[in-house]
Amino acid sequence: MTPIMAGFLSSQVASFLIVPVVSCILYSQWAYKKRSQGLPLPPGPKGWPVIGNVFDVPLAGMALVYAQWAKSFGSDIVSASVLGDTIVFIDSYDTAIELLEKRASKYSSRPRLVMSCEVLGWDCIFAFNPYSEMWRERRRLFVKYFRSPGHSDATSGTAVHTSQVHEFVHRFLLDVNETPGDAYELVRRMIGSLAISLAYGLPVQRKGDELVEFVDSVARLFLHFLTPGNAIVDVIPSLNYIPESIPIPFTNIGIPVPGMGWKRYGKSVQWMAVKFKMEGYERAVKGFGTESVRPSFTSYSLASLDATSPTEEARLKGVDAIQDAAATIFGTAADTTTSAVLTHIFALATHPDVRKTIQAELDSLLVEEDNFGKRTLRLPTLEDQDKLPILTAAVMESQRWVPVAPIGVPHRTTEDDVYKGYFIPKGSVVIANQWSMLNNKEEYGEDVLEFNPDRFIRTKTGSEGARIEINPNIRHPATIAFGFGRRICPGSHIAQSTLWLTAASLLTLFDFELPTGERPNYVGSDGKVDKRFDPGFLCRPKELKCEFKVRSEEARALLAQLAISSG
Ligand code: HEM
Repeated sequence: MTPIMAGFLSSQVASFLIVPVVSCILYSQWAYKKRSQGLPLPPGPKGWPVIGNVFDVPLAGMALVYAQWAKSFGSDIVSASVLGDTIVFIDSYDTAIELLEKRASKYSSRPRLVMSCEVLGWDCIFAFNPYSEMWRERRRLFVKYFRSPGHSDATSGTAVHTSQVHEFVHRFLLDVNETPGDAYELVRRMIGSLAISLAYGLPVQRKGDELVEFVDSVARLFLHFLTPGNAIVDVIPSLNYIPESIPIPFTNIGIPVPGMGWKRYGKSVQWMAVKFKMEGYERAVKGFGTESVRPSFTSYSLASLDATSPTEEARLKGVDAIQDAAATIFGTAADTTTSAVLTHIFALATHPDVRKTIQAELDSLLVEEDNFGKRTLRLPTLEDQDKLPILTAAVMESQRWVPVAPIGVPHRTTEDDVYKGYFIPKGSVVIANQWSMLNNKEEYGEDVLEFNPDRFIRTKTGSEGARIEINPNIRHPATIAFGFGRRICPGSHIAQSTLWLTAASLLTLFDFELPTGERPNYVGSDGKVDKRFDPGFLCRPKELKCEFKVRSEEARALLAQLAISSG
């Protein structure tokens, strides 16, 4: 073929392609204009053609950058675009309530997580399911079991949690006493064990429990791929259509496709998702009727399923939903609650003045002196919460100071919407900047970056004299830190009571302080996330270098008693 011929043909092909491509672009522009009624997107940084704000969206310390955008555009709702997807950032509590709660029917789906759900197979965790009947069925099971305290009875997960959390916290206290330098890992182990027990009722070894270790390793992998930037396929989902290798005919061998290593790796660890969903469930079912397996989400849900399933098909579908929801308990409870506990310990290890004030409050309630001057100490229980406002304020403040999920868990819209004259297209990813809301100076004061539990306390003078109490006029951080609308965290009361009891028990028995005397805040003086905190999707201190020392003779006696009663 002559060069002229080839040129002619390629220009024919080009014009053949150009017409439909240009028509498509023009049509989608026309359709978009019609849908948006000419309204603009919420303001935001100017992007590049096609790729949009790919280079503006940060991979770490996201909440701080998004809060800065809101400030510089003078709007509590801003937007960015990444490869054609619109991302909307909500910067105020009122707008979060208006959109995510009052307009929940449009704002309750989740973004597609290609790596985690489609490649690795973790779609069993319903927290990441789209807004669908499948999600609704699993969430319903969860909420039915973990009913909020006002609606629970002895069979509910909330009641089961109340009895078990004391036991697991007591084990944790003994562990800390034995290996006071390992608190970081001990917290992980305690929360993981509690989650396994709540989900399946299985007995958990104090150390080295195989199931706890396994699900913990899965959770670490899971968190890795949820961290923005760690899965290229979540940025360019169409990559998932490319095979990871090209099979050589008549052999089992495939030639690896360059750049698709992430997919080969993902397929090689898919078994973990299957084991994550099935292992605990199967062990629990095998153990039903034996003394070692306790009441749990699985036993409760299976019993109600057996009582209500009209057909075998309905039963199998119900069992699948129970398996997913049980796996979700570990998938959502463990890392989040661990982070909250670690942050709280870190806050008090760096603020010994606050720690000592709380310990004085605990002692005044928990230490008793007999007629001979002999002092005895008891451990706190969840029933003591109202009597310990200074501790409660510190627990609230640590949730505000370093929120576990600074940008929450993204939602996705399922319909077009208009808010404050801005167009929010169907399919937008919506991020509630929880860190920014929890650092609102108008609500929490000028010193928002500091750890200062006093902001939640007031002194009330009545007939019985002055009394310290939680100030009901300051917004409780839990109304923000656990998300919004139909996707709001259904385990928030479980998380908060676990955090409170762990904090109260640890402070009753131990002193702990960072040896260096540092007092870092989540946001450092350079306006960036301090290097001692994880700047990612879930936030926590990266390490906890403090020794725990038994506080007093009474505390030592109590630990000895606890060791005897725990066998
Ligand atoms: C301090 C600890 C915790 C924090 C900060 C936290 C925070 C959150 C947040 C921000 C969300 C997303 C809400 C939204 O989409 O707007 C969420 C969802 C969820 N959380 Fe928690 N959570 C914690 C502990 C727990 C615990 C202990 C459980 C279980 C017992 C749990 C179960 C769930 C579930 C199942 C979802 C998914 C809800 C859905 O998508 O429908 N969380 N959590």
